[in-house]
Amino acid sequence: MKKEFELNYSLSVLKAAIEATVDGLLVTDRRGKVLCYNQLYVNMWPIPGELLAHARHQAILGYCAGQLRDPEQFLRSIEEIYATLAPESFNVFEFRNGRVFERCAKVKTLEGSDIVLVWSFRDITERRQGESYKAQLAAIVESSNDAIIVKDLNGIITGWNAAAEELFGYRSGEIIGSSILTLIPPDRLEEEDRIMNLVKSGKRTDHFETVRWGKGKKSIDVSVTISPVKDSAGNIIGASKIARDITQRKESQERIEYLAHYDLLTGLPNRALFTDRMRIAIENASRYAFRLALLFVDLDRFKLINDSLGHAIGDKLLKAVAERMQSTVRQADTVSRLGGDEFVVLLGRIHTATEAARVAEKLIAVLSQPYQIEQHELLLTASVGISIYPDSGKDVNSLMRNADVSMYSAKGQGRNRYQFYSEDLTSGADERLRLEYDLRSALARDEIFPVYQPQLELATGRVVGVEALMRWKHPERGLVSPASFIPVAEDSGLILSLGEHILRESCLQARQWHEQQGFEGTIAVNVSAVQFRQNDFTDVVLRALADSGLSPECLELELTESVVMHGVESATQKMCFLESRGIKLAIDDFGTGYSSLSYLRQFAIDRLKIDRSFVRDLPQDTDAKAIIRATVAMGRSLGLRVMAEGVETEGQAEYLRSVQCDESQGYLYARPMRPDDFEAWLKGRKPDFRGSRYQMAQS
Ligand SMILES: Nc1nc2c(ncn2[C@@H]2O[C@@H]3COP(=O)(O)O[C@H]4[C@@H](O)[C@H](n5cnc6c(=O)[nH]c(N)nc65)O[C@@H]4COP(=O)(O)O[C@H]3[C@H]2O)c(=O)[nH]1
Repeated sequence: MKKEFELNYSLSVLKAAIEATVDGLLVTDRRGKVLCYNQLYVNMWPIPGELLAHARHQAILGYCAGQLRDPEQFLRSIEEIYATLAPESFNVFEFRNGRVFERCAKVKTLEGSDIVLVWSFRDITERRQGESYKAQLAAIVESSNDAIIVKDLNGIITGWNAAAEELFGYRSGEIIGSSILTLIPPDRLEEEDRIMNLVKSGKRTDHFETVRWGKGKKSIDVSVTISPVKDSAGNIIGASKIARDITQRKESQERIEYLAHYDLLTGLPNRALFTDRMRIAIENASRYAFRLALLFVDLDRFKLINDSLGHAIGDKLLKAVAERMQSTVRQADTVSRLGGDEFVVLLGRIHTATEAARVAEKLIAVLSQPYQIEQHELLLTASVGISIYPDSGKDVNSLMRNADVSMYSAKGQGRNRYQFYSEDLTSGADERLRLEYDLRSALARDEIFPVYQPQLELATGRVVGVEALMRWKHPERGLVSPASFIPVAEDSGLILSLGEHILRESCLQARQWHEQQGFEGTIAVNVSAVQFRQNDFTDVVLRALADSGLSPECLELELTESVVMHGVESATQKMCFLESRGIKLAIDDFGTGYSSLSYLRQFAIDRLKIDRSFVRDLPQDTDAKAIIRATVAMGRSLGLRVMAEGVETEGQAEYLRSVQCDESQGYLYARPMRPDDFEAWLKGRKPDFRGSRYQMAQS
């Protein structure tokens, strides 16, 4: 009885154990008789009760195979097991509905020699899916263009894809197991800590840009996203980093930044950056109550060099100027090139205006030292306008404007000097702007025309020529003096069209006088430096001659000494060319410019015009007399004709005759006249005019 009880007890334990396993279990004998099974096995397939009642494995198998993708293979494998009774065998099969079972068959020998087959079935659908997902994921990670790095919470690298190898230069075998610090430059450690704290709290970062070290500590600009890595229980066990190389983008970004803020030629801050710095400097100066100085520096006659020697030389000269300026001021001061030959300097923290004056003097001195550019030794001067914060302006615009106005005033006073801003200058500048504005339309409105002043031979009174002088008849201001509008026209470039207009008009007029009035003299036309240095200047002259039909010998171009002296090679070429065409050249305002006289021998000059400032003081002033005597003597020995300008009195004419000056021009004979008046003057003139003064219509 006790034995029976023990047996029943053991069977119950066994049954409980079979029911408690996670697999579906079926036990058969070697011929397929079902010995036992658990409920899980029944549920897994699921097997109807009537089939189980047959108690034969073969009957059940047919039903089961019908649910599978490959029933044949299933049945074959089972048959083989019954045939071979292999101690252990595995198989995996797939249901038509996508589920996957793993099957294990074990052949067990019972006490005695009887054997049983234990079939266990496990649903591995989820595990399979997980495995395939992982495999896909691994393939994606591996083929990603972005570097993907995985690290654990101690900062040890545990994952490293092909793109990471490419970007950082480490093979995965050499870097996995190393600390992430290998990749982080010391100045980025704090950033890394801050970000890792975020990630540890479960947050994913947005893209951030940073620098990492590649192999050999090569800096790489990267954009990074960091996400926490969690285990299946949701605990954070590390972090994954996706890094993208942005070196190229950074470089182009930096280049764009540079271009937006720096002058490409000189490397100096450009207007935008300078204005920014100035704004900040003004804020500081207003907070801490100190002064600033803004120096507007313009290179005198730089354009002349640029046009005559070419832009390549001009560029080198500007670079040299930039270097000199930068090395003259303190590091904290800002030098900027606004464009062309205009520079500005911001002096931060000055106490008195004298400090700014001292810097201006230094700059002027430094810039006027000779420059050796290739084979050329070049000379430049600079004009500097100074505005002081807060005295001459409280904001960027007014300080800039006022320094600019002051610079123009310095230029007007003879260049190579500095000028502080004062309010009078602004009204002058406003006036200048208005003048320029009106001048732009003056030509189209026919307000610009030449007037003519005769030139006479002193000994005989013969009219040898006539000088064309530009006039502007302004609708409101009346007749505007060329002295006030020619500098404006030169600065704005308008002189080119105005000058050409006067040249053409004068040539046409002279031709007409030759034909209709029997006038045989030359027509003298003033040429501004800006006109003369134009590459096509000689073409303009030849065109005017060709269009008017005037013979070249009848045209005289009046150039000032400075035009000739600054002209260097191209001026010589132009002058020789003009001379070769028979055109005459005169030096205007002689005696007021350069003291070097050697150029007189060098250039093809026909006439010297003694400036009227010397004539004015005749016949009393002994210095003026000495200069005129010397000029006449020099002209004679060089074979040049000498003409005195601004002769107003008979006494002056008398003296000039006594020193054998060749020709003269001035109010004594006639003021500049409109063509009709000049014609009347010519007709009405007495053959011997000496001692008489002709009353002519004023221009
Ligand atoms: N006090 C006094 N002055 C006399 C006398 N005789 C002539 N003048 C003035 O002296 C100036 C002589 O011209 P400039 O030295 O070439 O000096 C000229 C010349 O440099 C420039 N200019 C005039 N016309 C032109 C032009 O068509 N083109 C260019 N580029 N410059 C011109 O403007 C300057 C001034 O011209 P204007 O006002 O016409 O002044 C003229 C003339 O009117 C006199 O007896 N007494």
